[in-house]
Amino acid sequence: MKLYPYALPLATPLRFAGQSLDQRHGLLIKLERDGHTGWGDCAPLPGFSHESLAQCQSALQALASGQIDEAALPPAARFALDCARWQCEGPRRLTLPANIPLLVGTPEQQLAQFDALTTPPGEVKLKLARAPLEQEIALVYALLERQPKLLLRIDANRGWSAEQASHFAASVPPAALRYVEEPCANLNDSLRVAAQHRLPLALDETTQVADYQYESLPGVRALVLKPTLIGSLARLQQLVQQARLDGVEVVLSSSFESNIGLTHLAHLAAELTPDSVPGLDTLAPLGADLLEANPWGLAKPVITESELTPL
Ligand SMILES: O=C(O)CCC(=O)c1ccccc1C(=O)O
Ligand SMILES: [Mg+2]
Repeated sequence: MKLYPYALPLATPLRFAGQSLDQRHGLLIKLERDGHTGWGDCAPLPGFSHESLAQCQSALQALASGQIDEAALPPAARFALDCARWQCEGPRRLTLPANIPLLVGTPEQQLAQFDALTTPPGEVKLKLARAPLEQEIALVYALLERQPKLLLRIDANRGWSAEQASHFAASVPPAALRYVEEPCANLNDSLRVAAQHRLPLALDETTQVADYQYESLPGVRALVLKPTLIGSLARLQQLVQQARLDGVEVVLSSSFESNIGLTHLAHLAAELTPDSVPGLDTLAPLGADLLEANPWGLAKPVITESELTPL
């Protein structure tokens, strides 16, 4: 196993969970087995992942020297290892999923991003609970005015109070909402608001606790799962199956991985959640591709293997 640390510049800093990142750091894992090469992307996301990149690095080194086994790896490292092993099973044809544009920033910026899209999407993801509520409701109406059939995946990242979530739900046309991810800090508030307004709920942060076990909850329409935060692909597959048996959609979602990790996520979505469109619109801010040009056709310089320094 070879490990290659990387740092990718971010054109605009990523702001979330009270952090501001201006570089995306990660580690590529390279495995060679039976004539196949497998790559994995280990990129814990500060503010979301519970582990640091340094912890991932020492755990992967301990694994390589036989001191620990894979079950002891932190999630981002396990995700990378499992993807590299999966790729070593042989090549797979990639079918790119439909793009769900991720709109971020102020309501004004989100509207400008929508207006700049070259192909009008059927569905977009909005990051809300960041600006005054009335402005966010106005954003929803501005988008629907432009495209009356638009479907919205709304992510509040637990930023609303129960009253705010309730007011939002009562103010926007229900038919426009695919789901609202994590409206309130308190899950019970989210569930109550969902029941009161028949608001389709999606869970993301709720699934990110280390010992998360699938639980059937009324009003939950979807689980948004981030493989980088979950780790083991077998565990991911188990969660997908449990949710599906319960009639809950699973939407795989990225965490600003490099093109290598994001490409694995596209393969995983095709394999594990073929009936659902994943949320993978996180590549644009990264300033370069690793190893090869990304399959989404976003033009970036490529950092080749020989330009990376192994540990
Ligand atoms: O899910 C998507 O469509 C894009 C990814 C995304 O929104 C996200 C990316 C990094 C960290 C957190 C989140 C989030 O869903 O809250
Ligand atoms: Mg989310």
